[in-house]
Amino acid sequence: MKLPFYGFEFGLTLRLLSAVVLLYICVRGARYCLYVRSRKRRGCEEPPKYPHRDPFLGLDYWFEQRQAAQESRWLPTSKALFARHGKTYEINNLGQRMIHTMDAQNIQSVWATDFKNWGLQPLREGIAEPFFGHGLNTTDGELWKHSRALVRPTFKRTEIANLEFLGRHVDHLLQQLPDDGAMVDLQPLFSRLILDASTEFLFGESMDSLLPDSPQDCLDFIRAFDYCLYGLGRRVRLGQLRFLHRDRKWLESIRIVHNRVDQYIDKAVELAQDPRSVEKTSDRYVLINQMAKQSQDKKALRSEILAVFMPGRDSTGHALSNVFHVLARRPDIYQTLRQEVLGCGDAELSFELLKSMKYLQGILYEGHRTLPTTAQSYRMALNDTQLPVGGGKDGNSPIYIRKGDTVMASMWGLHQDQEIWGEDAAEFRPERWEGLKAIWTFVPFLGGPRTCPAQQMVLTQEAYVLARFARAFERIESADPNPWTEARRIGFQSKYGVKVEYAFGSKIGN
Ligand code: HEM
Repeated sequence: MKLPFYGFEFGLTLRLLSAVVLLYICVRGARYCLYVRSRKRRGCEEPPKYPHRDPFLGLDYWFEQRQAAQESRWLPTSKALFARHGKTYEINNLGQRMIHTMDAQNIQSVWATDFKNWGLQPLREGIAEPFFGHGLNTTDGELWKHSRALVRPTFKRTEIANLEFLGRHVDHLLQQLPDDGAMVDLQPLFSRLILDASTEFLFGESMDSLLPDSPQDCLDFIRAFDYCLYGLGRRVRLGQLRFLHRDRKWLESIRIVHNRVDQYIDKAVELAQDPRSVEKTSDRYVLINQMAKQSQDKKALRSEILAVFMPGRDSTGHALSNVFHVLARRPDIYQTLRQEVLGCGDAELSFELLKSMKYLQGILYEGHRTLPTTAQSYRMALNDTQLPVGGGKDGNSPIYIRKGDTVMASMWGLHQDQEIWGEDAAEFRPERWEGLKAIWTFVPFLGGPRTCPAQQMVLTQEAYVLARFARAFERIESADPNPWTEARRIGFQSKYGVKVEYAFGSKIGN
């Protein structure tokens, strides 16, 4: 005889549920009307929309992207989507509006002219917090300004020009190569090179992972760090669904990395508290020591240092690997590079000399343009605002943006745009850079106030390594039939490594 009771409860639940659904529809409806009114008032038009099969969460798009990434075809898929829907189009990203754009005007607007209306904190803090905490790459506004001011002096011209320390690590790399020119994979070696150089640059102490007796805890650290990045990549892709990411190994890897970094921080704080430290640290700028002078909050220091170490550890190594992947398959380009470098005799490879090597610089730019380490970036609107173009039938009208909408800027799309780069946009052609100035059409480091602070350092280090190789090797040839295929972590690198054979010209040169 309890049925009526159950019946009463069921009826009430049903009515409550209907009320909630009705309220939801009303709120959505009112929001939409407001959106249309504001859009018209601003003279904005709608961008083309991705034709979702799932109109509520856009899960169809999400699964297609996941599959493309798993099958190493995320980059061509992204290019094909722009070709189909236009340079700017809208998707439903798990219930939220997201605009994809490869249009230089829109990218410049979000990253520079309309900078104050866009941020990354709401996008990153939940995803990256367990690893980074609150630092340079997870905050906006005043917190970000403070962090940026802390790292700025690290990338001063005088620091960048100091290539002597990089030279030592390149020596270590060259010593790892078999004397008979037998096949070797350069990709992990470049990764270690940059790890060794960046740990010296940031912590004042290199991990020396390229030395034969590199300690085991250093290798554990590299493995753990790489797993942290892998986990971060998964969380980025999961977006709102990141609560599904439950991985003990990831948490353990974070612990290993934090422990190691904390050891450097402890030393730096001790040094900062030592009144004689000025003499000890004056010979060169070490980021962690400088930061410890300004703050001794160890958790905050860890966040800041990881924010610089993460891109510092990985991206330049990827960029070098990508360029060498091409050079090993293009003897014509390698020989022209070698002529330019050998043409400078055995002069010291200084910042100025490297900058003056125009063909070499063209190779670096083509590397960043055609084989991206960073292909795209995201921002969320912090206020209602607009994008300058992409709306309406002809794509020339502005697009109205509501607070909370997200933009994905595709630097890869922009760098492959035939309207900008010509019909041979996909080709690796260093000569195209002769006399070319590409402002906001070539943005591997993006631009505006949050542009990559390490841009000059990256290009200088890459140039130095290229010149050292050109001096040392008469030829470098691919020992791998695979074309460049993307392997995606936070950035992109070659899935099959960079396996080469080579012939020493002379092993000397600096
Ligand atoms: C191939 C090498 C690199 C590329 C292509 C690259 C690219 C970028 C890009 C596109 C951004 C802007 C991201 C955004 O606005 O969403 C950025 C930011 C940043 N990069 Fe790099 N980067 C590279 C290497 C490095 C290195 C070696 C370091 C440090 C040693 C570094 C440190 C940073 C930092 C700290 C930021 C955040 C700046 C801020 O939010 O104010 N990057 N990088």
